[in-house]
Amino acid sequence: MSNPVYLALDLPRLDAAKALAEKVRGHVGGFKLGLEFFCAHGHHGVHDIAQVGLPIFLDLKLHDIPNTVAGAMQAIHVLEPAIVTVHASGGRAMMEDAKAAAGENCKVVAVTMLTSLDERDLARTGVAGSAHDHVLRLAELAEAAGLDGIVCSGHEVGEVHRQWKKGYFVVPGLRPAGSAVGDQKRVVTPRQARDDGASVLVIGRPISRAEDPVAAARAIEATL
Ligand SMILES: O=C(O)c1cc(=O)[nH]c(=O)n1[C@@H]1O[C@H](COP(=O)(O)O)[C@@H](O)[C@H]1O
Repeated sequence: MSNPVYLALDLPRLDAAKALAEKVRGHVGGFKLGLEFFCAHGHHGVHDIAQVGLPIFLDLKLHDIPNTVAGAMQAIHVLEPAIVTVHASGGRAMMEDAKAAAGENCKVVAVTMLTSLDERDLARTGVAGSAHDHVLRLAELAEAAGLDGIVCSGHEVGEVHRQWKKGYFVVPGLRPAGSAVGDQKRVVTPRQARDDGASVLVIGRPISRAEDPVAAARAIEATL
């Protein structure tokens, strides 16, 4: 089985991100490049990390009108990402057009409820009800729109997996036992998420901020 861990390279400097990617490449399955990375380094930075030789997850969390999102999807074909994110709350038409505009081998997954939010935060955005129900509702919408899967926390992935058997599930907000939680609120261990049906485990700071990132990545790999 291939390694399900995608290391989030949320680092401001390209040389530091590339050095880290080279170091840990034997102990992760791919690299996730998000907004911080893409805004700072653009296409050129993505090409640089792709040279390390592992799949690239381009986490752009696109959320706009369908035509604009489709245009953005087309503009990143040349980068050949394995996975791209859009926001499920952008609606069904936006997700359909994103999938239609995606490259052939690119999985498009919808962010449901950010792992940095809890139910109080959700209520403040005007959404009543539980995190669980909100995620399940958005997962249904993403499936109906023809997406490959969703992004959700480890708290919901088990239930979503039961309802969407062939879905592709990306789970961030992962913390090995005893590591700092930081700004995340809905957190589980990598092993728990894997056991509950996660296809991809997104892990950033527990590896990138560790004193010895290779040892941290190996330790996580050993628990899976
Ligand atoms: O789409 C994501 O990857 C994502 C969705 C979400 O709900 N929560 C979340 O933390 N992420 C990303 O996952 C990574 C988590 O990083 P760490 O908290 O450092 O492990 C970051 O790059 C976030 O942008």
